[in-house]
Amino acid sequence: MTTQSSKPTAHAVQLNGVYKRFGSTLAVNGLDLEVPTGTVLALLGPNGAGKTTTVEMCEGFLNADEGTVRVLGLDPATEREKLSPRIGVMLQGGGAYPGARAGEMLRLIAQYSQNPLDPQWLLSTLGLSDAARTPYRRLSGGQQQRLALACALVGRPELVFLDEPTAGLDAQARILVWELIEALRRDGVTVLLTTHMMDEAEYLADHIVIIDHGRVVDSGTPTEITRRGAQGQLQFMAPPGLNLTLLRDALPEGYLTREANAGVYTVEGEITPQVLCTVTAWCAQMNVLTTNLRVEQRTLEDVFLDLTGRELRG
Ligand SMILES: Nc1ncnc2c1ncn2[C@@H]1O[C@H](COP(=O)(O)OP(=O)(O)OP(=O)(O)O)[C@@H](O)[C@H]1O
Repeated sequence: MTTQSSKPTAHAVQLNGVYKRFGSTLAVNGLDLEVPTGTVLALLGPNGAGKTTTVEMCEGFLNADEGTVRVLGLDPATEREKLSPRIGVMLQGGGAYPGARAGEMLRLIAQYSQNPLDPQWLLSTLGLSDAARTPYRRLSGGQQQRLALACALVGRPELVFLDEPTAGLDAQARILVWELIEALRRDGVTVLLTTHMMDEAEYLADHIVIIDHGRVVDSGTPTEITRRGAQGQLQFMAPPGLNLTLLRDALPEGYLTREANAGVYTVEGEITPQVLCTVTAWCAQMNVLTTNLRVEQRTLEDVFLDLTGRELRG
């Protein structure tokens, strides 16, 4: 796949100080967001965090109350006609043609593009060839989801907005969609995706932005986010009741060392090779043989829950 030629901008999407209210609900609260051109950015956040509202302002479906929104250098609120042919939007629910057959629907959308992808190729890539003659409303949920993705891509967009692209898909279809998103990135297409699946964000995204209550609470590459701060835990087993004073003295400041359960010891903090060496040297000094020593890295989900809390959102 190759994309339409266009004036390249460093950031395909740029939001500065954006606010959006719905009555008394402040859905987006002074949001700053940048999606570098040609990268995949995953927008994460609990239910109601403001992800869809943010994406809809970028697509031109909603107008910001305050702040600037620029997409491919254009203002989606006032330049939607120029923007539309250059972006792909994954609509849920079949858009305007729920009675149309899958293949027809895709061909119809392709007609609006100057340089569309081959609809048949796209159907076959997404495993939908057998469903080409099936009316949209009779497709399974997973087929509808894949067709929505095909519709977003058929116009060969420079930038694609994917709202939970693999929600409800089985494992096989999920891999297909992931492969397609990777192919888009290789072709220089910018992708802004929202997802609730941490493994998806970690696997696909160059950058992750975590938002909550309409503002950014963390951002960076998946590795930067999971490595930041107190990042891990080392756990080992040894005879119960060992005196940990010497170990605490040997470790740098800020590490938390304790016997979590009888004979199960933990060291919390950034687990470096030097920390591992300090722990095993202490064991040698104490003349104890540790068993089951393991280093556990914080996952993206751990970080996400630390930042956004564990209580259910409305
Ligand atoms: N049209 C609307 N009218 C009133 N309130 C709205 C409207 N759209 C969104 N909201 C509210 O704005 C807040 C942000 O909603 P939004 O849909 O952007 O969150 P989200 O992060 O996409 O959530 P989810 O993960 O559940 O899809 C929520 O409190 C929501 O109830």
